Amino acid sequence: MKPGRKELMNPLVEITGVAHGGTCVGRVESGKVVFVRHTAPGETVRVRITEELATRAFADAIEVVEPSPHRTEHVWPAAQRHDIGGAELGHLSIEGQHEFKEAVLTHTLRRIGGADVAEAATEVRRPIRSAYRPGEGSRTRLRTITDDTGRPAMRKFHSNELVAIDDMPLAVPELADLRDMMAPGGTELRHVATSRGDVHVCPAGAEQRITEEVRVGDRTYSYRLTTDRFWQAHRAAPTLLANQVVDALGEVGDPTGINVLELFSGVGLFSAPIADAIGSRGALITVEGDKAAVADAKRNVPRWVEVRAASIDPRSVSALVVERPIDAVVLDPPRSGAGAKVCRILAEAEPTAVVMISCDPAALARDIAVFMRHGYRLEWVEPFDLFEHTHHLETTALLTLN
Ligand SMILES: C[S@@+](CC[C@H](N)C(=O)[O-])C[C@H]1O[C@@H](n2cnc3c(N)ncnc32)[C@H](O)[C@@H]1O
Repeated sequence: MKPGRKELMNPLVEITGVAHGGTCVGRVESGKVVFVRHTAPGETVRVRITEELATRAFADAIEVVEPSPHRTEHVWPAAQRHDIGGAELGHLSIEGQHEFKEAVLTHTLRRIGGADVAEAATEVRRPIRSAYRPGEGSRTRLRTITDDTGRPAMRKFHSNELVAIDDMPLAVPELADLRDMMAPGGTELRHVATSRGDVHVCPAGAEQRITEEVRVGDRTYSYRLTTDRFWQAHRAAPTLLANQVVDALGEVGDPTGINVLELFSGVGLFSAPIADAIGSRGALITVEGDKAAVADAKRNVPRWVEVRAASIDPRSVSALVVERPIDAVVLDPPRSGAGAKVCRILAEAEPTAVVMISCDPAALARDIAVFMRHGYRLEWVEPFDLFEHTHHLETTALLTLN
């Protein structure tokens, strides 16, 4: 029997795996691969094809025929209803999201890092760590833009169309209610909730000074910054990641007195506790490209730390590594990663330890591969779920050289 028009336009797809960006993979009857949004591995869904290329197609699930055991009511119904980007996994339980992200990490370490990285990672992979509190959002930073009526709004997926939002369940309770907020149309708003309980909503650029407090080991660190500066957006992230970095340095040996190079250091979240761990007999050079963040970092770290404003690229890193021997490198780059060339230059300087924090598994896999090709051993890879209900994944790793 010939398939009817509905089956052709909206075919049934068995979902067999995960892909990047919160999409899943299946095949349509012709065998063509299709990347499907709003679904999960193991599901059978009817899809609407949104784009068809010669070798692959893209689609949205519009009907769930066989649901995943992880499927649940969407955490942010308005996002599902209006297709607002940023909650791509909100239809899955938190366990289902973790399975999804672990599968993406495994797949990416092999596809991008290659067999050596994948094999090493299989042996030393730690399970995903989460600070999820059921029923409560965790984001302390939001960005909205007001629509023509002056209401805070967000953009539809892959579109400039704005959708006014009343509530944002992914945000911490202090930021979740947006109903009474108004500003002139087209205003970009920053919504910030600090660890001390202060809430700031202000236009981008109208920076307000804030203080964040972070517990690392048995000390509480205070950081001065502004509402526009980069700060880890999950309520638990600053503490989890800063402790992870300091613990990693301690795992390689007594950190007292060592020389550390920290690249992509922001306002100094890791720098202050690293400085404490190595003490003033050690040396810490931090490098960050955002000059305003560097100005804040200078206030957030002890005076003996060398806080530098510079663009991190192969040329600047080549100049840095010849200044003095480096015992350990800490890297927390943006989504694009540190880059193969920068990693090669760092590996050739032969620091004993490399601590990586990465928000993109593909960039992480590529950067790890460079160090491993230079004789580094992967001690562990530990993912953190610091972006619940989205496809984003933070991953940390320690590499050492004997
Ligand atoms: C993921 S953030 C990490 C900041 C800090 N480690 C933290 O956790 O708060 C990455 C930082 O790298 C900086 N950055 C991005 N690309 C850069 C480049 N090419 N050169 C220097 N800094 C850069 C950004 O300004 C940002 O502060």
